[in-house]
Amino acid sequence: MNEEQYLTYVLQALYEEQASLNAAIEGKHTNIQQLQQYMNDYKAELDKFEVYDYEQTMRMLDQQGLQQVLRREEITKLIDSPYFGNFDFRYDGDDEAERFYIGRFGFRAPDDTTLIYDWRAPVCNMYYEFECGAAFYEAMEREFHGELTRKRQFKIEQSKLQYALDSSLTIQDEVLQQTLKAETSNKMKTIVTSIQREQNKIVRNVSANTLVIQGVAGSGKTAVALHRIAYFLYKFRDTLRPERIFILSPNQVFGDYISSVLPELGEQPIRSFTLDELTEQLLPASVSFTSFEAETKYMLQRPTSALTKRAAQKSDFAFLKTLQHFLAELDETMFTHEELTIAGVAFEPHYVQHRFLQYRSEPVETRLKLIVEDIIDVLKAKRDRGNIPSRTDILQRLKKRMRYTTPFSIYKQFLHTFDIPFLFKKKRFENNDVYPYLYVQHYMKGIKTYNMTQYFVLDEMQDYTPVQYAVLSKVFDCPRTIIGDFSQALLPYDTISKKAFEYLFRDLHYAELTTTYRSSYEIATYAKQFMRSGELHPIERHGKAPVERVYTSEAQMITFLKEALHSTHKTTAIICKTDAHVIQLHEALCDMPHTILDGTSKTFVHGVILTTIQYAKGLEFDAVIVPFVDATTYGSEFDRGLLYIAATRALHELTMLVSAKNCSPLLQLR
Ligand SMILES: Nc1ncnc2c1ncn2[C@@H]1O[C@H](COP(=O)(O)OP(=O)(O)OP(=O)(O)O)[C@@H](O)[C@H]1O
Repeated sequence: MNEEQYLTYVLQALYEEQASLNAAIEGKHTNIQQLQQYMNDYKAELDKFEVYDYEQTMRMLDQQGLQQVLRREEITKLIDSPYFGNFDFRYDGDDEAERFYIGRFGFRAPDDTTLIYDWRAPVCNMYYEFECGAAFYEAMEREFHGELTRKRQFKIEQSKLQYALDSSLTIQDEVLQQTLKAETSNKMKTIVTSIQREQNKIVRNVSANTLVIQGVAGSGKTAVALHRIAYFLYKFRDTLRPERIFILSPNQVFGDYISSVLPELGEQPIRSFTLDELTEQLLPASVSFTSFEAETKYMLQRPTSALTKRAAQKSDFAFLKTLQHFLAELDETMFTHEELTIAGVAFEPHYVQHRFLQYRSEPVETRLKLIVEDIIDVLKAKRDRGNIPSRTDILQRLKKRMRYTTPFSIYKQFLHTFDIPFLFKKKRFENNDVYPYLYVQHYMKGIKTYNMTQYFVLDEMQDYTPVQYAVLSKVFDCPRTIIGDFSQALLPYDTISKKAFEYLFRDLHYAELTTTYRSSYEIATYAKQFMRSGELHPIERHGKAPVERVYTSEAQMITFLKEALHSTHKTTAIICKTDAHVIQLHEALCDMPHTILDGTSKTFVHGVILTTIQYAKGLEFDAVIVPFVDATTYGSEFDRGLLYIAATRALHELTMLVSAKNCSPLLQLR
């Protein structure tokens, strides 16, 4: 069968499957309606067991119907584009190669032959992993070796074969180039057709309990993390539930932007949460806190403020270690050296302290309860001592011997000892105190844990501190994927580092992605100058060179800005550093349609978008304009990182509006 014939054959089978699903769904619908009618008609005659029975049947039919509706959606998508590649693999010992077609979902003919393999199937790993030649795959805990004799890529749209390309190399070039050339859409797209080898390794790595992916801007970290979820949902479909996956993402717009990838891959959407939403669940209801988002915004605009200095102190790796050391020492000195006499029995200070240390793996409050039980056992053994006091009484007596009885008092003392200011007014924490406090709370009382969560994903890892990770590691004690880029730090101080990660997660796997796919070669090469460290390899997709337009007055900058806005792209973002600049430009552009993207935005829209770096993070735009590039706005090494974030949001065009008089030291003007 040639390719055209095979396509016709597969499409025919798909249409038949669609028709049979239509009939089955219709049948279920009629059944449910009939049952409902029957129950209404005979309401008075049915006893409660019969009603229960009918309701159960209806629920079951409904469930089955839903599965069939979901499958029909997949089949409809397959009819549009059944597969995107195939490969011939000759098993060792066989004379002839077998052909495997690979698509977004698997599909079997009624006679059970597999017409399309799901991209996540073990055999399909070879499509992403190997060039023509010796190859193997693993399935059912065995390795199958042989030779990959041919690899072919297809573009099929609206059931029509657009092209077929044989590739002896990796899944590179043509298909990838075509994908990357496209304009942005308001939702992130899947990359199944062109996942690259180094990305595929990460998607399919199931051995890592905690996987940290450090990847340069545009290297596909977010896409890879989402495809990894889809892979896990496929591989562990009997045990892993989508509603038990927790994604921590920087903001709601980003959550909206990535929300369609999993449904496109046939999986249920997974809601993502922001740190502020999570924090609300972790802190006691009696206290409030400044949001992470608001505090980040404040510090970005005032990098030398007292608040930033306080936050910087607590974001240091050394701060976490000092706090841990403080708590470890507290374990040794928690009780005063006074004897405790209960019901006439004297308990030496050493006895209580010793027990306290023995139960070290538990929070203090649990340890106290265990000591109370020990004391009761001792008292019971001495039967002649009369009545034994209640547990509450003994607990109170124990607490009187303690130096600290609340996490708050410990945290306050800790900061005081190390001469770190603590601002806690009207029961409100500054955000930089929240996670150190929660760490102490965990020591003292324990912390809410998400036991039901089976999988944890965190994006923009570089924006979180070691203390935050120390708490998160306790809250989400399950496999984790943590992704980010140390060069894209938003906060004006050091946060997490590879060293700190290794200290925090002992079972850590660390992967790096250094090829950037988003931006054209010219933009990526230009943006590299703002990278703080490490390698960046642009993909060979050529486009317009970035433009630096030098202005001598703000009025001229606005004129240049308006000129740059006359492009025909779907999305153009004006990315500022501060809110004040956004407001200024919003007024200046009152005669031009544009949308402000900020903390209140819920969705990602097309057109001209006016925003700050804080909210542009993680997103991408066809064209990007960075205004106010002057020494005041972009003067420090941290600002270099901000320019890197801003510049790497661009796919096809980048314009920097650069001050001539107050020249930023971060630019080498040409
Ligand atoms: N293998 C690939 N095939 C096609 N497109 C890809 C591939 N890998 C990445 N991309 C595209 O590159 C762009 C960047 O991907 P993504 O947003 O996941 O990168 P990122 O590393 O999370 O970026 P950043 O850190 O800058 O936010 C997206 O448009 C994505 O679709």
